[in-house]
Amino acid sequence: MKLHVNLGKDSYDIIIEKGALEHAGDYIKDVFKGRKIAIISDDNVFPLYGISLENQLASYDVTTIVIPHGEPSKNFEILPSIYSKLLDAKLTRSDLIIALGGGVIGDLAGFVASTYLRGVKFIQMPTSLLAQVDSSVGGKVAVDLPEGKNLVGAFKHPLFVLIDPLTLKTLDPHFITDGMGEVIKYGCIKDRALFDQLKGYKDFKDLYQDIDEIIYKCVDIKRDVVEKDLFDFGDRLCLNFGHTIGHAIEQYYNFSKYSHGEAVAIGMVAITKISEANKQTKEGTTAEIEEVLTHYHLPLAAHLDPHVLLEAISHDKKNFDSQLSFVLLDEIGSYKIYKGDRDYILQLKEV
Ligand SMILES: NC(=O)c1ccc[n+]([C@@H]2O[C@H](COP(=O)([O-])OP(=O)(O)OC[C@H]3O[C@@H](n4cnc5c(N)ncnc54)[C@H](O)[C@@H]3O)[C@@H](O)[C@H]2O)c1
Ligand SMILES: O=C(O)C(=O)C[C@@H](O)[C@H](O)[C@H](O)COP(=O)(O)O
Ligand SMILES: [Zn+2]
Repeated sequence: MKLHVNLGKDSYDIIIEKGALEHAGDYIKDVFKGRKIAIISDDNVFPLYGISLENQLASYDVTTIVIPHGEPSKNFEILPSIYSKLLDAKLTRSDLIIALGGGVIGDLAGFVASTYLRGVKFIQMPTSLLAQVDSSVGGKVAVDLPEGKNLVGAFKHPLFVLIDPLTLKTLDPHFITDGMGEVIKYGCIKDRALFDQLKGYKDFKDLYQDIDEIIYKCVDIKRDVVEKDLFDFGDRLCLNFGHTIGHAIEQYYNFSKYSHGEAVAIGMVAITKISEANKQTKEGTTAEIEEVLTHYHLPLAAHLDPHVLLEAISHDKKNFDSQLSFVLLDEIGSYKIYKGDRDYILQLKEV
């Protein structure tokens, strides 16, 4: 399956194909005629998929940068060591960086690709469910600061995105669950039928039969949204449903207690509870979301006093002219933007 993201000179293809990583070298040779490639990966993913990729790229001069896995690596402080390795390898502006890994690697390597020498070519090879349904598409790349998520970043488009759903076979079940947080988000904001479909799978093994189609649906929604509002001032804000509170929870726990999809799950429940109580959302919507999240073993609450989230929320990137934008649902499958202040979340006793 293939999708094309139409962004003028920055347009690119998304290929979804079981086994695609086994012939990733052929896709690369088609689009990249330079000499040097840097593969950026993490210490879980590289031993599983990196060696084969290196072997397929034997005709290039390849440098490999493997970083510790996990969100704490998506940090500003790691950057100089990566730039140094690229400089040691004498990577030039005609060369290429490949992100091989989950969303942490995609965001980090993409940020490196957008800043090293003011930008070099970049390819996304997402290996986690979350990265395949969401983070590898759309061009947002970033690192975290202690004050909040993704606070330093850029828009950097890949030459192509190569999604091989077979890699999900080696993914820890925790991160399948985690990726389902974003899949459910797509159903909530734009696709009632997808949301209902997700209720029907017995478990992930069952859902895996349809995984190509589910990845395609999520990425197709994202493609459409991003084509219309690349820079995130309009319709693209909907992709942040659950993220205002979710990102603040991640930051509160130093990016180590809750993974991204889990925090987004908690954020979707919390914001919908508030908007439903205010009659901004159809009655019963929170319960529907909670039911699907529970089905996929996602958390519904962090049991935090919302006051502790206010500072991080004030750094949210949906804050324009000192006014926050909250993504609310009208009902499952339809959203609206509500402009409010950060006290809006204090209507809940706990998040
Ligand atoms: N740029 C965007 O639009 C966007 C969208 C959504 C999320 N994100 C970001 O993505 C990040 C989360 O991504 P993630 O959940 O993929 O986290 P991650 O990259 O940390 O991957 C999760 C874990 O799975 C391991 N892993 C990945 N693929 C594997 C495989 N095939 N087999 C075995 N292990 C594998 C990783 O080593 C890691 O331990 C967050 O930083 C979030 O902010 C960005
Ligand atoms: O691509 C987008 O736009 C999104 O909001 C997708 C989100 O799932 C993702 O977590 C993104 O990184 C959040 O962006 P941010 O601008 O809130 O940092
Ligand atoms: Zn997200």
